[in-house]
Amino acid sequence: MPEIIKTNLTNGNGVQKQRSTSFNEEENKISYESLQETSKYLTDRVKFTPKIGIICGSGMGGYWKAGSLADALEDKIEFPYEDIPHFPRSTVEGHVGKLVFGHLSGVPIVCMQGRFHYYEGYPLWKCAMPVRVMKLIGVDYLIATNAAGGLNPTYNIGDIMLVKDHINLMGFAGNNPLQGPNDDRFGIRFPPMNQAYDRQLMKDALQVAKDMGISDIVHEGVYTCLGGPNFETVAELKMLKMLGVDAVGMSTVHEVITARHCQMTVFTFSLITNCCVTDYDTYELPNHEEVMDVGKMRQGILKDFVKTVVLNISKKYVK
Ligand SMILES: O=P(O)(O)O[C@H]1O[C@H](CO)[C@@H](O)[C@H]1O
Ligand code: HPA
Repeated sequence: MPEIIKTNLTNGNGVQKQRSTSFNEEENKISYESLQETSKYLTDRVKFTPKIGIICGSGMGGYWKAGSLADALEDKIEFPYEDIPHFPRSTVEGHVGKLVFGHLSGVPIVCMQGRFHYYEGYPLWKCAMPVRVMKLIGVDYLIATNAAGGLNPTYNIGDIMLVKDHINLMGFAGNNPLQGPNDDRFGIRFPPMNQAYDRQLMKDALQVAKDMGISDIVHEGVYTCLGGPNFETVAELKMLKMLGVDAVGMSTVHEVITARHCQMTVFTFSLITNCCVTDYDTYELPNHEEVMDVGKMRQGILKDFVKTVVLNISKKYVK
């Protein structure tokens, strides 16, 4: 039996939260059957089947407030993560910690208000396990959003970067959500990743941006995920720039790998919440408050953008 320890965590505001973790997380890996229990708990309580799942990035999960995406959700059914069997807990400020089912412009969706990050102490497979739960519920299309630092010098704070590819740096170091025995019921042992981000959904989203008159703030770029929780050094950022990274964050890549493993179609975008500092004479310090403020500032545009992308997926692709 793995030894269980109690850990004190802070949510970024100095508020202490307690969570149990296991020393041997691999042994503790959640089985297909356990995830079926999780999905059954949810489907027993929700009378519609969402085909589209959304993961809200930092500061973007404030969608429950007036004028927000969650505000636009109808027939909402909310599940705090602590009530869902086998689900991890959110510990980061700006990540509410609820799974919300509802209709967006009449389209049934499920939305994660709060995701799990490696730096919270969860292994990558656990950070990404809600994606598998979504799959078991019936979700075929994943819209993963995140807050990220802009490395591309043409990006401004508040811009949107459609993710066309990623560099799995944590994977380079041997850390991957698919590590361990492969369960073929989810997907194959060696999934390809060269079509990770659906080209057609990206083209459609560019058209949505054009129709909304926001093409000037929308880009296509390459995202990378670092382990965090510290922001990057100048030397690290210079290296990432040389590698061809346009935006850097601490999430999403493991979710996308897990989603592609189980044949979900993926659309991802980053909200550029800060411009990465790549010289030693700039004294601005990146911080999580700014990240959340920009999320809030862009809430209205993101709501309209996501609503239209969802409607488009539903009309054009969902069977
Ligand atoms: O990727 P999301 O969850 O949007 O959050 C981003 O913002 C936080 C840093 O401010 C980090 O967690 C980073 O990954
Ligand atoms: N670096 C890493 N993660 C982030 C950043 C950043 O600059 N901004 C938001 N999330």
